[in-house]
Amino acid sequence: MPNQPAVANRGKVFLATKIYEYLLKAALALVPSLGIGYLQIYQSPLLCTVGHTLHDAAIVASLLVSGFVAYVTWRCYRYSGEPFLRWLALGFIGVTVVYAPHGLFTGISDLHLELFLLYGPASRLVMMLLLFIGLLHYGRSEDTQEDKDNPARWWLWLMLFIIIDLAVALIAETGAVRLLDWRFWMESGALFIALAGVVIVLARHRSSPLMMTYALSLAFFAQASVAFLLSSPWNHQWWYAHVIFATGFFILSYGVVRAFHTTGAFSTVYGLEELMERLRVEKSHTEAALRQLQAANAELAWMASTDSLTGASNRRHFLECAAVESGRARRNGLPISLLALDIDHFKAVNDEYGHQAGDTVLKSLVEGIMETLRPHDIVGRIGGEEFMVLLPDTSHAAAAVLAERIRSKVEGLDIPIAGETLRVTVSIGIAEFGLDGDTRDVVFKVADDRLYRAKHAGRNRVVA
Ligand SMILES: Nc1nc2c(ncn2[C@@H]2O[C@H](COP(=O)(O)OP(=O)(O)OP(=O)(O)O)[C@@H](O)[C@H]2O)c(=O)[nH]1
Repeated sequence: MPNQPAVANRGKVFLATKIYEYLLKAALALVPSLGIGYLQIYQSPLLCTVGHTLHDAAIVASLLVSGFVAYVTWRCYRYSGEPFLRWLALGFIGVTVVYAPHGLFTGISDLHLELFLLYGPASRLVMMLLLFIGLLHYGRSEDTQEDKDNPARWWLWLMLFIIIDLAVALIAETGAVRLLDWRFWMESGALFIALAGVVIVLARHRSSPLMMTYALSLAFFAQASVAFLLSSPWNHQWWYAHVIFATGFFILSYGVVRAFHTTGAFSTVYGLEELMERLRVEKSHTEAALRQLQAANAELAWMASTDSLTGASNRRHFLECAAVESGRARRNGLPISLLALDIDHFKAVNDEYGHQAGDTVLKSLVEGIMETLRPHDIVGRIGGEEFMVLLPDTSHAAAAVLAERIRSKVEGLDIPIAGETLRVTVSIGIAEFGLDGDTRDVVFKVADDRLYRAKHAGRNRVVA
């Protein structure tokens, strides 16, 4: 637990650090714009790096990475069935398939510039659209196993991506490319969708770490589109746009890998703050459950050791106590005595007033005995109407005094039965551990024998 002053200080700077955190995130998201602005202002329009091999190598590397990330995302989806991940996987497959010809046509870029260039914005538009649809499906219930196992949907999308490739080729090769500034509109579309995605994430307060990586990558994709729009083929802004897009892709792929290593779903990977809050709630639930369990255990233990009718210890528990207490008394050299106690003519009570009245007598008797005893004395119900009382720290002589007090207390008890007042008496036999025997069984027998002597001597008496 943090100490109080530390918590108070934390409270004071909490707002400031929260604002600082938001500013940091915003600054991080806008870092690419610094480069874009710098290049836009200072780049010479003549400065180009026409590097076919470099471009090919970059495309091959990016296709390998995007293919791998698409596969990991698909595996994640197969595990969790999260619709968001299904669209994300489709987005990654889409960008991989639609972007591939961009690399393929690098060599003929001088002859067919549009054919070479169009695949870039087309692939970004396809990916942005699919990521955006995924965002609209965020938090929806998971797909069924049947849906997850169905390969038809994936093959259909793959065919659609190939058709898009062919359509882009058609647009570039036919006069259609002159009808509309395709590059501009596709790139602007990707830019607009990426920005809309960022706005939705922020507006809906999707602040889990993985959704932050998602929003950050969208911000990078949007800025990559801005850089592409401002660039000319092969100039530095154009190369830099590739770098921004790749960085956005890396950020998003990091989110996918984190999901893969944890819950397999974007919506169930929580931030530290959320986790701590959940932990706190879970902890309080656990503590409450533990308290309930302890109370239930205590009740169970009480029930297992207590006679339910009278509240006296049951036979098993009384025998255990007698063994423990007599052992302790022997070790400490202290006296300990035992009373054997039986209601006189109890059968007649049952016969005359009924079994229920007999039960009332048993309860009243135990209450009366307990009022006479000290807290650490133990009353046990050994049989039907036979009781025993264990008296720690009590010599034979002191036990005789106590037994007499019990006898007279019982004799004076007014027990209300069916509108009448009933009175009963008890006979008591006394024995002391050590003095009358060393083992529990022997001492019990001596007390019992004395009880029967009390019975034979006329009942309602104590035999010591
Ligand atoms: N109401 C009630 N009666 C019980 C219970 N357990 C035992 N009894 C009765 O207790 C009576 C015991 O009678 P006995 O052992 O014959 O002895 P008694 O009538 O008390 O006579 P003495 O012990 O010789 O004075 C029997 O009638 C049992 O049915 C119980 O839980 N409730």
